Amino acid sequence: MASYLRSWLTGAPPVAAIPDTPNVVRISPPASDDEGEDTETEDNSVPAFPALNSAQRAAPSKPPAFLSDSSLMPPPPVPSLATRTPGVSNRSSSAASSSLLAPTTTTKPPVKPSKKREKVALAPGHSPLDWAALKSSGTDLRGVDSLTRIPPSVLKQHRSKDDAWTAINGKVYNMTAYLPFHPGGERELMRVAGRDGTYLFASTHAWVNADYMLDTCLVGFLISEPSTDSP
Ligand code: HEM
Repeated sequence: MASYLRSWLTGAPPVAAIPDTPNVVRISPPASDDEGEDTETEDNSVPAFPALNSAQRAAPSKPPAFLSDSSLMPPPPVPSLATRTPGVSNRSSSAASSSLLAPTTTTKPPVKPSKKREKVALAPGHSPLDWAALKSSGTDLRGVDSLTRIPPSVLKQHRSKDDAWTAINGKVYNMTAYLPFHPGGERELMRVAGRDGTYLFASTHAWVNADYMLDTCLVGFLISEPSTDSP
C-alpha cells in the first residue's frame, strides 16, 4: 500500500521495497474503506507538512513586506466639533438652517434661581423622615372627630399658626402640625391658611403628593358656600 502511494505521488513505477532514506517522506495512507483489508505493517510516520507539492514549499522564503507609511490609508479628517471654541457658534448662517448638528453651547449667562422657591433650613427633628415618623405614630393630627363638609366661610376661621387649615384639590387639611416640617418654610405655607391653596400649591410644586403628605391631617371636603337665600 505504502509503495503504491509513493509511486502515485512521484510518478515512478511501484517498486517492491525502497529502503528508508532521509530525503524520502513517507505518507501515511488516508483512512479508506479498504482499511480492514490492509495487511501491511502499521505505518505510523507523520505526513509531511506543508505537503511536498504545496505552493508554500515552491515559493521562495522571503520575509513579509510591510506597508510603508506613504502607502497607508490617509487619516480621517479632523471633526469640526473638535476645533470649535467652546461657547462660540462656528456655524455659518446658511449652515445653521440646514445642519442636523446639535446646537452649540449657549453664550447666555446662567439663569439665577428665583427667590420664590428658596428652601429653608428646617429645625432639628423636622426632616421629611421625621414627618413620616410622626404621621405613622398614631398621633391625632386632624383635631376633629369626623370628616365634614367645609364651606369657605368655615375654612376661613382656621388661619392662625396654631390652627391652620387649607384646601387642596377639594380636600381640607389641618396643616398645623406640618408647618415646621414644610421644606419651603412656615411663612410660605401660611399663605394658604384659611383658604383654597390648590393653585398656589400646584404652581409651586405640582410634583408633591399632598394627598400622601397630609393624609393623616384630613379634616373634610371643601364645598361651595350654602346659599343664604331663603325661599
Ligand atoms: C399644604 C400643602 C403643602 C405641602 C404638603 C407641601 C410640601 C412640600 C414639600 C414636600 C416640599 C419639598 C419639595 C421638594 O424637595 O421637591 C416643599 C417645598 C416647598 N414648598 Fe411646599 N408644600 C405645601 C404647600 C406649599 C405652598 C402653599 C407654598 C407656597 C405658597 C409652598 C412653597 C414651597 C417652597 C417655596 C418649597 C421649597 C422649594 C423647593 O423645594 O424646591 N408649599 N413643599
